[in-house]
Amino acid sequence: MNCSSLVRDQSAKDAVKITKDKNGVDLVTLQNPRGFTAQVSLHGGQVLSWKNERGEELLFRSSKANSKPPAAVRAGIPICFPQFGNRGSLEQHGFARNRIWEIDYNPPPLHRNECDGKAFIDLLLKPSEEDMRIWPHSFEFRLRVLLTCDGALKLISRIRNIGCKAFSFSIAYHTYFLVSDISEVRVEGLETLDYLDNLHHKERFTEQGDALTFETEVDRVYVGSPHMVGVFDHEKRRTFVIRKEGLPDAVVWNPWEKKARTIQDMGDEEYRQTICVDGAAVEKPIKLKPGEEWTGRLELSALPSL
Ligand SMILES: O=P(O)(O)OC[C@H]1O[C@@H](O)[C@H](O)[C@@H](O)[C@@H]1O
Repeated sequence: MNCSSLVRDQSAKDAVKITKDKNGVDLVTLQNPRGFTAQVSLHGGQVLSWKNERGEELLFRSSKANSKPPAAVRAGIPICFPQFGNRGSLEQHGFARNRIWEIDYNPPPLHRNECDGKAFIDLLLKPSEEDMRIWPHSFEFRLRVLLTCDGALKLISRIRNIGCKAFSFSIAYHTYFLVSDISEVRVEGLETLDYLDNLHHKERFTEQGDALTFETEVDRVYVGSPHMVGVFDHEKRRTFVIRKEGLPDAVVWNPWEKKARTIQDMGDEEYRQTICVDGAAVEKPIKLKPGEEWTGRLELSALPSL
């Protein structure tokens, strides 16, 4: 199969279906031969859903999520780009999650064979004139979303500087995992690392002790984190494995009770059902000279745990 384009044979049509959501925005449904599915909206280039072969949802969606553009949807995997949080002059988490992306029917080939079946879609974001006024940099952001044969969800981002001056950006895959109850969750792989605490003026601390567990609001950027991080959900007996490349940091966020009440598009108790663990590049923004391209990969698997 030719990886560089969306092949329109019958099996590819079964693996990739494009419909419209209630706001008239294209919604892409991917399905692998084992029955795993993923839904990707062109609004934000955002993965909204990822289900296993039993049809169980693996990503959180707020019951109050507002899917009307341009608001970002509180669900799945919004992409924070070119800014993370309020670390810059742009709107919170940058504009990419608020824009309508397009389907890229003829992307340049990826260096590695990154098809692994036919359940994938290539999206593209280019800055509008309005974007250029607030962030004057010419770029192409290509995103491949792929469901592997064994049901892992891969997001491969390629960001190219097509302008004539260098620019820097931050990026985070703001992944809302669906969990049984936050008090049952443990995150492993970040022990002993330094983190920047957004709740303490981004001050630097060092993680002590064992795996992370949760009993209050957490909003941290773990710097220089390993390629693999695990999110263990004891009650569901499920482990999410996050593998990342080109994304040195890991953001961990849960608003907890008090903050959740101030978030309009989140139910008061819904903080219990989610934990955000993002593969990210935040502490040291990525610099691209004219003509340069950056690639970042995130792979999520959901495994049964003992
Ligand atoms: O409500 P938003 O804009 O989607 O952001 C949610 C949270 O995203 C996290 O990644 C940030 O660290 C938090 O500070 C922020 O509150």
